[in-house]
Amino acid sequence: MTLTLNDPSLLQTHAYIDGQWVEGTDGARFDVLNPATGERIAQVASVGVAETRRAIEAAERALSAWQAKTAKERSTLLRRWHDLMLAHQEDLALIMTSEQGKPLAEARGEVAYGASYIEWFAEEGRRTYGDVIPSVANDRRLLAIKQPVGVVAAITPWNFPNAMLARKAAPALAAGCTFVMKPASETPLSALAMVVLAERAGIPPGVINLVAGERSSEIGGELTANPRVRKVSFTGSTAIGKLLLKQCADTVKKASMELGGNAPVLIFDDADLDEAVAGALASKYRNAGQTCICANRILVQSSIYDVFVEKFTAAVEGLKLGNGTEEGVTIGPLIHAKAAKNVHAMVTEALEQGAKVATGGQIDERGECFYTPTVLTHVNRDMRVFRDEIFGPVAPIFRFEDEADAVAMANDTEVGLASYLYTRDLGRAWRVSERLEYGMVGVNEVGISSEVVPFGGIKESGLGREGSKYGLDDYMEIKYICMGGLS
Ligand SMILES: NC(=O)C1=CN([C@@H]2O[C@H](COP(=O)(O)OP(=O)(O)OC[C@H]3O[C@@H](n4cnc5c(N)ncnc54)[C@H](OP(=O)(O)O)[C@@H]3O)[C@@H](O)[C@H]2O)C=CC1
Ligand SMILES: O=C(O)CCCC(=O)O
Repeated sequence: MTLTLNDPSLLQTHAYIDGQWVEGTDGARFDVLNPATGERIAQVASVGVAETRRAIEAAERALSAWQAKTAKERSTLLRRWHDLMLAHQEDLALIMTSEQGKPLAEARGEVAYGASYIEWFAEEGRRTYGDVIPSVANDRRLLAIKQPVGVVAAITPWNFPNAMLARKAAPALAAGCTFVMKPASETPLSALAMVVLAERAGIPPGVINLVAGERSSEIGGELTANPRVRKVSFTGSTAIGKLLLKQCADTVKKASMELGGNAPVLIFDDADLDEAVAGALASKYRNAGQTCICANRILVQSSIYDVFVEKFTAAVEGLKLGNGTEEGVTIGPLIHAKAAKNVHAMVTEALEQGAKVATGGQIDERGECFYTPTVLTHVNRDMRVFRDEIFGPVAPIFRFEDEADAVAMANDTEVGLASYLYTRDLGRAWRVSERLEYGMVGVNEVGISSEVVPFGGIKESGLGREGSKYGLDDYMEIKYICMGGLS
């Protein structure tokens, strides 16, 4: 199957090293499949350790010239990249839906969202101020300046193939770092199209490099072991994040880790119920539930439990499952058949332990990657649907009695990325927000992400923040300069 794009040159399938589009040394390629149809969309060059090393070396060579540019010069190039992404939004969205599955409207939204990080950091990169520190002696002046960390390696997942890359590449480049990226092998085409546009924007050879390949542990091994790389930024599963952190320890690299979540949505009996239903629905089923900040556990106060379940189930039954390119589809396939099987195994296990299906609960007749939007009741804290990240369109709805019970249930997990609560009581909104052990809290709102806010988690959800004024610091070192002999 070929994609019909307005600009066919966006469908790139080579690796990008030192400004050149190249094959892997052994000529190997891997298939990129459309999860909605099972069709092959493209075959992409599969690289290994040797190409990864070349990409790192190219990034190191490009570093001094990139750092020597003024922040304004880097900003101008990033802005051009941003403008090109928006100019090609439709093509980028179609590429994304074809390889990832999300509905076209969501894919368009993600392209705009990704581009917003590039625009934001083009601006923030011009404001990397240091400090003049009040001195301890009259013959000295004390300064703190910020400098780029150096070569950055990024490993990104398939659930947001554009935005996860944009929010690592943009701060890195704005700070004056050079960049080697490894996209997920399910969704390399979105990343490759972004690199085509970066090249067109005039980002110099070596500043951005892309290595894709199924031998991710080999590529990741080189990215984490090579001493030229000074920082690794990863978004993906907690298990791989922990592995990469261990690998980074040998060369003491800086690391940003955006790992799994287990987001609770707390719905109190004073909440606006319709708002809460709409919010929980949007949060849970966006991207077919494959979002690290997706509602994973819906916790509802006992007195409104039954009415909430009834309204929520009716809303879920109104979702339209199908190929993301079809008009009116609101929920697409999961990334691959294995993901659908994993989700079904979690549901089956819960049913065996006493859960009940209010709607859904099966692999859909449309194909092996489609899972019917599901609601589970009679669930409890011992089930995997409480403990683990579901990463699929399954909403388990738990009961709680009072505020203390709700907070204890919400915090009963080793991860802490996003959390949400619905209440009209202002005192409760503050109390609960402050007690939730999470990096992000949405109060009466689930659309919490944007380029202007610090995105990130605590506990085993990771390290560092992406976006906002804080996001740039993760790509910079602070250097202290003591100027003496001034008397
Ligand atoms: N925080 C988040 O946003 C995400 C969370 N997840 C969670 O993880 C679960 C599994 O998803 P999965 O795709 O397997 O996530 P992974 O963590 O395995 O994949 C994320 C990225 O890491 C790469 N990778 C995998 N293994 C290694 C390695 N040993 N060294 C270096 N890079 C590696 C992958 O490459 P390749 O694709 O080539 O293997 C991909 O680019 C999901 O069900 C979900 O719970 C998944 C994705 C995103
Ligand atoms: O799943 C993720 O890792 C990112 C969530 C998308 C967002 O809201 O930024």
